[in-house]
Amino acid sequence: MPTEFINNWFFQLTGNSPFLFAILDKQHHYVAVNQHYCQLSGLSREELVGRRDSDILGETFYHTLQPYYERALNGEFAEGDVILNEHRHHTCLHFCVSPLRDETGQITGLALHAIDTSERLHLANAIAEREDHFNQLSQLMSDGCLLIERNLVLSANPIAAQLLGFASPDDMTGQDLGQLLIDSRNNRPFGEQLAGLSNGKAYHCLTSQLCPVENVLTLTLKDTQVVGSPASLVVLRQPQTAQVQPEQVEQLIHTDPLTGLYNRHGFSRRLEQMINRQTPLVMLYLDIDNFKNINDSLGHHIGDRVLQEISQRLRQLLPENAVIGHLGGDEFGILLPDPIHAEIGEQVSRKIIALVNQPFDLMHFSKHLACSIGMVNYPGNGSDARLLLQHADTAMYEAKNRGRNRLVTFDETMNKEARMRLWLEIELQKALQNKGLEVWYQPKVSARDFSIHGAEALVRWKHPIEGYISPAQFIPVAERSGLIEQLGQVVMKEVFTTVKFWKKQGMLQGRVAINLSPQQFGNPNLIQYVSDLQRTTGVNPDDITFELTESAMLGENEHTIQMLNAIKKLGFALSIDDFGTGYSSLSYLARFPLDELKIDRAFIKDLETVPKQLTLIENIINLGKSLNMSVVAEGVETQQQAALLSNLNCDYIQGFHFFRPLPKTDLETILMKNFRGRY
Ligand SMILES: Nc1nc2c(ncn2[C@@H]2O[C@@H]3COP(=O)(O)O[C@H]4[C@@H](O)[C@H](n5cnc6c(=O)[nH]c(N)nc65)O[C@@H]4COP(=O)(O)O[C@H]3[C@H]2O)c(=O)[nH]1
Repeated sequence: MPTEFINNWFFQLTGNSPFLFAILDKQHHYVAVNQHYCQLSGLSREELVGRRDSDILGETFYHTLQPYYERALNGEFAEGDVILNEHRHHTCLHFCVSPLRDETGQITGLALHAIDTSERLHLANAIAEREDHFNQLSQLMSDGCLLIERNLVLSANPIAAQLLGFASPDDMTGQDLGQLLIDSRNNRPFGEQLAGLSNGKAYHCLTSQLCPVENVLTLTLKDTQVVGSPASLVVLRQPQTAQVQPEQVEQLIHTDPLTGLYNRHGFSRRLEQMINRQTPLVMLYLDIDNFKNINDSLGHHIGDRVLQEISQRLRQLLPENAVIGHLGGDEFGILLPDPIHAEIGEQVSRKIIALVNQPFDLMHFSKHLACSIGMVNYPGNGSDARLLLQHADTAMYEAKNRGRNRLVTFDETMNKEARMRLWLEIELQKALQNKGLEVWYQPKVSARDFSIHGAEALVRWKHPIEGYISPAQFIPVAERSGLIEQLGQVVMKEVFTTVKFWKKQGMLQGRVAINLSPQQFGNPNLIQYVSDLQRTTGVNPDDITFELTESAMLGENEHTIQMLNAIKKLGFALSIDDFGTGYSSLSYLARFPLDELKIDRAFIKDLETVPKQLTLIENIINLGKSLNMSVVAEGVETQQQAALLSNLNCDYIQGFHFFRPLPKTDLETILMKNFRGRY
C-alpha cells in the first residue's frame, strides 16, 4: 500500500467517519487505522500501527475475523458480524473485508471496515422481550384480546378465538372483525363503524353468522399503531354471569334489539319448533319497497324509526299467536300457526299492505311506503325451515317483479325463474367487469319534417353465448341486485363522451336522453357523480336529458324535489318517461321542474283504431305544452301514426317506423350523411 495514499487520502476519507476503518498487511498487522478504530480499541494510532490484530481486540474477535481475512487475501469480498468482549455490555460489529492490490494487481493487504451495531441489537432484543411479554400476558388473560388494523385481525389470543368460535387464534388472522360482530344497538354488523367506536368505551355486541358460535359479548377498543399505521387493541369479554342470566343471553341472541321482535335466528328457531311439532302454518315474507332510498336520502336513524314503526303496526294488527321477526334490513317474517281457513294468508297480507301504505310521520314530512309479500304454506311448500324461508323469499321477489306492493304465493315455477335471475345477475356482473356492455342510440325525429332531432341512449348486452339479452330482462335484475349503479355509470360515461364528440363535430341536433332507474334517482350521490363526470368529460349539460319514470318520482316527497332541482341546477334537462302508465296523480307535473313529457307507446298502439285514443293523446299533448314541456311520442311504428301525431302538434317522434336503436357507429354514419347533405 503506497504510503503517500495513506497519508494523503486514507485519513481524510475516514477521519470523522462513524465507521471503523483499518488497513492490514498480509500478516494481519495494522498499516493504518482511523480515529473511530482508535477510540474503540482504546489505543492511539501510533500504538496500533505495526501491531497484530489478534493482540489488540482479543481472541474471539480475531478468530471470527481470521477466515474472512483469508478469503479477502484470496481475492474475495466478505462480510459478517462479530460480538466483542462478551461481558455485560456487548459491542457488536457488522464488518466487511476486501483485498487491496498494488498497481500490478498483486494483493498486498486488506481493508477492514465495520459499523457498531450494538444499539440496534440491543433494541431488537428489547422488542423481542416486549413481544414475548405481550404474548404471554395475552395467553394468561381471561378476556379475548386482538390486534386489528383496518378491521382485519393481525393477532388474537386463544380466548378471543374461543369467544368467537374459531379453533385457534391462527384461524382468525386476516378475518374482518367488523363483519364478525353485530352491533346490538342496530342489529347490523359493525363493518366500517368499528374504527369509529369511542376509545375505551364498552359496547354490547353479538357474534354474527360468520362466527361458528353465538355469543353475547362486550367490546372495548383502544387506539394503537402498527408500523406507524393506525390500529386498535380489542378486548372481548363475556358479560358476567352474575349480571346476565342464561335466559337473558338466550333472549339477546334471538331478539332484534332495534324492534324487539325475533331476529332471523330466533324466527328460524320458532319456525323449526313448529315444524318439529308438525303445526300447519302460513309464512309471510315481507320486504319494504325502495327502503334503501330512505336510508340513503334521510339517514339510517330515520330508516330505523320507520322499521320500529312498522314493527309496532304489525304487532297491533296481527293475532296473539302470530310470530313476528325482523329478519334483517327491511325484511320481516310472519308465522301464522294453525290457520283457521285457507284464505287467512291473503286476508292478513291485504291488511298488512294497507297498513304499510298508511303515511309515516317522519319529523317534518310524511312518507308513503309500499311492501312486497311472498307467502308459503307448511306442509305444502317445503319440509324444513331453510327451504320454506327460501321459497317465501323467492315469492317475495316475484311480488316485486310483478310491480311491488302486492302478495305473491309461492309455486314451483318460481324457483326456475329465481335461478334464471341469479344466473343473469352473475353474468351481468361479469359483463360489467369485462366492459361487455354497449350503448346504442335510437334517434328521435322532429314531428314537423321528420329530421333527426336528438336520440335516446339504450344499454345493450351481448352475452358471449346467449347473444343479445333484452334490457327488459336484465335491468330489473340490475336494479334488484344493486348493479344498476355501476351499469348507470358505464352508460353515463359513454354517453357524455360521445355527445361531447358529436356536438364538437356538429353532427347531432337536439339532446341525448339517458334513462335513470328509481334506484339511481333515489341515491343522493348521483348528483356528485353526474357533476364530476360533466366536468371531466366537458359535455354541455344542455345537450343531455335524464329520463325518469313516474314510479321513480313516486311519493312527491322533499327528496324527489331536491333531486330534480339539483339535476336542473347542473343544467341538464328532465323528461318524464312512459307518461300515463304509472302514477294516478298529475299534480307532480306542475310541482316538478320537468322539460319533456314522453307519451308511452301503450297509447300510440291503438291510435289508428280507437278514436277516443286520439282525443286522449291530443289532450296529453296540450297538457304538456300548456306546462311549457316539449312532447315526445314513443313507440311509433307506422306512417299513419306519425302523420296523426304530426297533425296533433306533437314535437318529437320516436319509434321503429323511423329508426330502431342503432350501434353508435351506425348512427354516426347516418348523422354524417345528413350532415354532408345539409352543407
Ligand atoms: N315495440 C316497440 N318498441 C320500441 C319502439 N321504439 C322504441 N322501442 C323500445 O322502447 C324502449 C324505450 O325505452 P324505455 O321506455 O326507456 O324502456 C327501457 C328502459 O326503461 C330500460 N333501459 C334501457 N337502457 C337503459 C339504461 O341505460 N339505463 C336504465 N336505467 N334503463 C335502461 O329498458 C327498457 C327497454 O329498453 P329497450 O328494450 O331498449 O326498448 C326501448 C326501445 O327499443 C317501437 O316503435 N316499438
